[in-house]
Amino acid sequence: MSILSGLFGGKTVSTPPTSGVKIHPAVDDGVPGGKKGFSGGTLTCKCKTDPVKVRVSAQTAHNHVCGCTKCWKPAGAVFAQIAVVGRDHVAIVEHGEKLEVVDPSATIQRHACKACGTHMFGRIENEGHPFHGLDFVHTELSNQDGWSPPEFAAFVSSIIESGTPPDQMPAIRARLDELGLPPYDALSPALMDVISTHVAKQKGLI
Ligand SMILES: N[C@@H](CCC(=O)N[C@@H](CS)C(=O)NCC(=O)O)C(=O)O
Ligand SMILES: [Zn+2]
Ligand SMILES: [Zn+2]
Repeated sequence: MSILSGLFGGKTVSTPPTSGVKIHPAVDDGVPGGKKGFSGGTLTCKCKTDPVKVRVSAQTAHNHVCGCTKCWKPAGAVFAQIAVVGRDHVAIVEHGEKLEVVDPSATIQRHACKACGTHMFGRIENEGHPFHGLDFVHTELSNQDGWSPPEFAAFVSSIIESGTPPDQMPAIRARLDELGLPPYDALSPALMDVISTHVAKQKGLI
């Protein structure tokens, strides 16, 4: 085990080795930079024939990796990669008939291809939700480079719910830190503050 930090209170603080720790193919070789002036692209599902295509006509924001069990992950990935974009900038352009909502009772209505299972976009229909108006998209489904890069890791502890052994968590969190994706067990503090501010305003407290 590599010891990267010093001694605190008589205890050795060590960082577990991160080599070989996989997060998601889009970040495993380093987090790519976004492109200034990038204005969107087309998401394509994994079907070999008649794929669903969704046009995203704007740059995304708040891109992150998510460890929750509900977000779609490419085969073998431990985390999903997911960003938001205004819903007016998301349009189904081909084979919308193949889409269905995965869990109609969920806050985020994830529209997935019935044939290959890929989630093409997630939409919040509840007008009172703090993120209403934003759609959730997996930008790796496009061939274009330049999307806003992931900035943090959300719902990290939730990967255990998909079967990651708990003893791997220190190495996974260390790898996320190394990649510049600070690990959180909910959303990032900035986004949690947005949610709580919305709730406090709805209550008339601020
Ligand atoms: N521990 C739960 C967390 C699920 C969760 O709260 N996911 C977040 C991040 S995507 C969320 O906002 N979910 C709303 C939804 O799925 O509709 C799991 O892994 O299933
Ligand atoms: Zn498909
Ligand atoms: Zn999620």
